Amino acid sequence: MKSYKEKANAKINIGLNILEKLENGYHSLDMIMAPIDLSDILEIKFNEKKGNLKIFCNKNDVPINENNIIYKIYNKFYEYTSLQREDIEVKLIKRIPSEAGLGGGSSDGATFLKVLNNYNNNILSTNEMINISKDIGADIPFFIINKTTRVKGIGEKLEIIENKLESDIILVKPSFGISTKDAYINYSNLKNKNNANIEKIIKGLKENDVNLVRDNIDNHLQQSAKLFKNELEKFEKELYKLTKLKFYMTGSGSCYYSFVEKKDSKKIINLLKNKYGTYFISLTRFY
Ligand SMILES: C[C@](O)(CO)[C@H](O)COP(=O)(O)OP(=O)(O)OC[C@H]1O[C@@H](n2ccc(N)nc2=O)[C@H](O)[C@@H]1O
Ligand SMILES: Nc1ncnc2c1ncn2[C@@H]1O[C@H](COP(=O)(O)OP(=O)(O)OP(=O)(O)O)[C@@H](O)[C@H]1O
Repeated sequence: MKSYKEKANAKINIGLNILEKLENGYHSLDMIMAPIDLSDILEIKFNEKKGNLKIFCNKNDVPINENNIIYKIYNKFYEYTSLQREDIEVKLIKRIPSEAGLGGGSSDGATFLKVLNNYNNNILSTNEMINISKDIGADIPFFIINKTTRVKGIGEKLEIIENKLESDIILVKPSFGISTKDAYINYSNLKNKNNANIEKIIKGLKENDVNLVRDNIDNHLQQSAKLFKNELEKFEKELYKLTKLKFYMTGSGSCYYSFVEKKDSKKIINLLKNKYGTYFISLTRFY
């Protein structure tokens, strides 16, 4: 028996432009994604005999059957490699909220794939792992690389970039989630779009210039989510009034983040916890 214990870290999107809707219904993108320290934990046990996958999870709203992204990766790996299916147990300890725009399920899938591949003598190249996983979750390829990256295509074209930003990151997620699918569907109803300036964000990350980053972030999915989630506009205004910081939606939401100077982090966290006690609130940093 061989076992592994791995962190499956989350991500934030720092600027997200949708370029166009493709024939297959997906959308081509230009965005920056960065790994952050908030993580799920995967305990993976290989029982060294042929068999199937068994998932255990600490959260009962996460599927542990073939609908779990980890199970989809398991099936895809053995289908693609034609290897004998192995008896594997995965204990999934969830700490990343779902439908948050933090990539929780995708990160679990990518982390499991890298361990499964490593256990099988790295039978797949990085590109093969990206190609077999991108149709399971568009964010999975990013987590295969798991570095600050400019991401294009539907999420499979990745260019690693330098990130020297030293700020802390504060996350706050309202009690409701947002379906990624709904956010994309509503994009076609978006009339005048505000674009992120991806080049200037890259410059700000490289030079640790947090204001240059802040001034150039925008997110088309945030703009489209606000078309059908009326509470978001009010939430954004409340956050600014309470903290004097601009908060940005990550991915398709519903989680928001802000860059905070280390000396101010605790004060901001306390302000948020006092006002939004039931919300997911976390202090984290780039991973
Ligand atoms: C919003 C982001 O998280 C930004 O990082 C990603 O673009 C979405 O990644 P994800 O949550 O892994 O998305 P998936 O679970 O693969 O796709 C959910 C749904 O989002 C839509 N989708 C996703 C990615 C993409 N480039 N175009 C799309 O239109 C599709 O309707 C898809 O059925
Ligand atoms: N390993 C997993 N962890 C969490 N949710 C999972 C997992 N596998 C499947 N799911 C299902 O997928 C849904 C989406 O999960 P999650 O939002 O974490 O995925 P994601 O697309 O990677 O992240 P996000 O869209 O929030 O950036 C969940 O509501 C849950 O029902």
